[in-house]
Amino acid sequence: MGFIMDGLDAEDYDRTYNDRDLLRRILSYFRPKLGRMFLVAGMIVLVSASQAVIPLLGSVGVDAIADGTIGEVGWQVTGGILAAGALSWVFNFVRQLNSSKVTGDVVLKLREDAFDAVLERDLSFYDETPSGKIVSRVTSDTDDFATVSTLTMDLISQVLMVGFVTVLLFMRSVELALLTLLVVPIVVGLALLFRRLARISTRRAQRSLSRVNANLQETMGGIAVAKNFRQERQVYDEFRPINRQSYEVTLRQGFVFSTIFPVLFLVSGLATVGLVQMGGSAALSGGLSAGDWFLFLQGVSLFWFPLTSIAAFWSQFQQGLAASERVFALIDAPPRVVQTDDLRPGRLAGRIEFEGVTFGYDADHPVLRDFALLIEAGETVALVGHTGAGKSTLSKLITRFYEFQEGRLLIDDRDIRTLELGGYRRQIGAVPQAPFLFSGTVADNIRYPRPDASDEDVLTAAAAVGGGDWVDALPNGLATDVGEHGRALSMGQRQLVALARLLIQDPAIVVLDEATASVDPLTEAQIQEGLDVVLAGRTSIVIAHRLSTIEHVDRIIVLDHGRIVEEGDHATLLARGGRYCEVYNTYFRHQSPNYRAGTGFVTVAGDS
Ligand SMILES: Nc1ncnc2c1ncn2[C@@H]1O[C@H](COP(=O)(O)OP(=O)(O)OP(=O)(O)O)[C@@H](O)[C@H]1O
Repeated sequence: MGFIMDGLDAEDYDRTYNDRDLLRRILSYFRPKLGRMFLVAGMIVLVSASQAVIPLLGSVGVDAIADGTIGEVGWQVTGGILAAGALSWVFNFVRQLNSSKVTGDVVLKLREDAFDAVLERDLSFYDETPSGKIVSRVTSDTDDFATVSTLTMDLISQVLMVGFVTVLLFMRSVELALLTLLVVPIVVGLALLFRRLARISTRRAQRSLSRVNANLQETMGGIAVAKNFRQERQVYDEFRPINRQSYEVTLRQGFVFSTIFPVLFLVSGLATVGLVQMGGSAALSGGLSAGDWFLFLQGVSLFWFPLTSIAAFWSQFQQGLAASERVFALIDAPPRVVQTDDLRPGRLAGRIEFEGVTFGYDADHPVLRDFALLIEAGETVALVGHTGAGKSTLSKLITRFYEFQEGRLLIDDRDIRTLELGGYRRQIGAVPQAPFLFSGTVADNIRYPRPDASDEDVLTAAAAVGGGDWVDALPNGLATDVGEHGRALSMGQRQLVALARLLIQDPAIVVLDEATASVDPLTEAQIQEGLDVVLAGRTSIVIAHRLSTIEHVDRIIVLDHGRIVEEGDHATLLARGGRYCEVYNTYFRHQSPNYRAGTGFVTVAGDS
């Protein structure tokens, strides 16, 4: 049992809505479709009425046979049944056509809303939620939501059908009709009992499916690494229990669902036996005509089917409700990054000041404690330190991807929390270690931050980076297709594209995580030249991995466990022989042309 339910807990942002709120929310999606829904409702009435006419005409026929007048009314009865059947088919066709359109439109809107909400989420959301689980909510859960709408239409149709048949039954025999209605509370009671069970099992099935999706997504993302280390078997072994769990949980759900119909049919079957017995006796004793008896038998079977499906409907309805609950929870997930005001940032000068900032990805484990740092406008600062020191964390706070718990972060002396985020972020040029390129051409990628940039602007930006020679080396110049994630370009070329992209963006602040992958000396020189152009006149925070960068920046900040342990320029720090020297020996010294392996650590200047 433990294994079966492992990992099926709610996400942090999941919440339980009460049925009324949930229904109100769902209905808000249907409201714009009111016109079409009225048409569907009209068709449902006509379908139900035309279907109810058939047994009625049948009973007239049976009575006519009994009293010998069938020769006169036979063809009318037959024609009437035929016409009712044909009309019912036509009405049903129009109904299905329109209800599919309503459902399709509602799912389209819901999926758009869910995707929009996903795009709005803070970066912390993506750290905490595997992307496969998000995909699952946007795709399969919105599909399940569609079942609510289909079932709602079915429910209306079934209720009407029951209404018509009940009226017919009462018209023929009040006693028998009342007897039939007696079973209703039993069927409804059973349905309510199943309701809870169905919702729980459905929620689990949906969560297990999203675990499968998450696992697949992660595997596909890291397939190159897995293959490189020949870990296919391990990947498969990890997938198996998750897939197995989904199988078990879905099986249970199927079991719950498959129990309800047999139980309901048993109850209705027993009730029918009782009614047949009583009605039969009444017909034999002459209290009921043969036609009434026929109508009654037809009516009872017509009556039970909708009633049992209405009862079962509730459990199926839960499936849709659980799905919509998951989608709405995704849409309603509260943002972590909260702005207190909406001030237009204007063109930033780029002064950045951390004032007693405390931040932890998880508030109980701070990465930065009472952190203070001032970066002047136009200054180029290199962050260095061992892995996990907090370099990327600082840049994530500047880009406002994460909310810090205490202190203030001032941009041009204004609290970052008061700035309008869109306008602010547009002035931040963030370059990750492995620049991400979207499918399309090199030019498309350079133009990405400003789609209206002219071809000339793109060309100028590309030419400004590293003299532009790298563009000539591409098979189709700027029109070269970069492939998925830029795989058709070398790492160095991707970095050059990212730099040209920055020029088009023209940010006031650049946050650059330098690539660790080494590139050939020519590309290295082009990147260096490109950096000089791109960083000129902007405030730049570089998570430095290249010797040439640390040698040229205005200030180096050495971080250790989220604290600044040393700062200054390269030569001064090297001469001091402190923590910087240690970091330098570990990460940078081997890049020096004067470096000879096995020469020991430098503790004084003069190595570079
Ligand atoms: N998304 C995250 N969720 C939880 N903890 C994180 C997250 N990102 C980083 N951390 C933790 O925060 C601390 C600082 O990480 P950070 O990425 O800032 O270090 P770094 O100096 O940039 O390291 P590196 O040079 O390896 O990139 C580390 O202990 C790390 O485990």
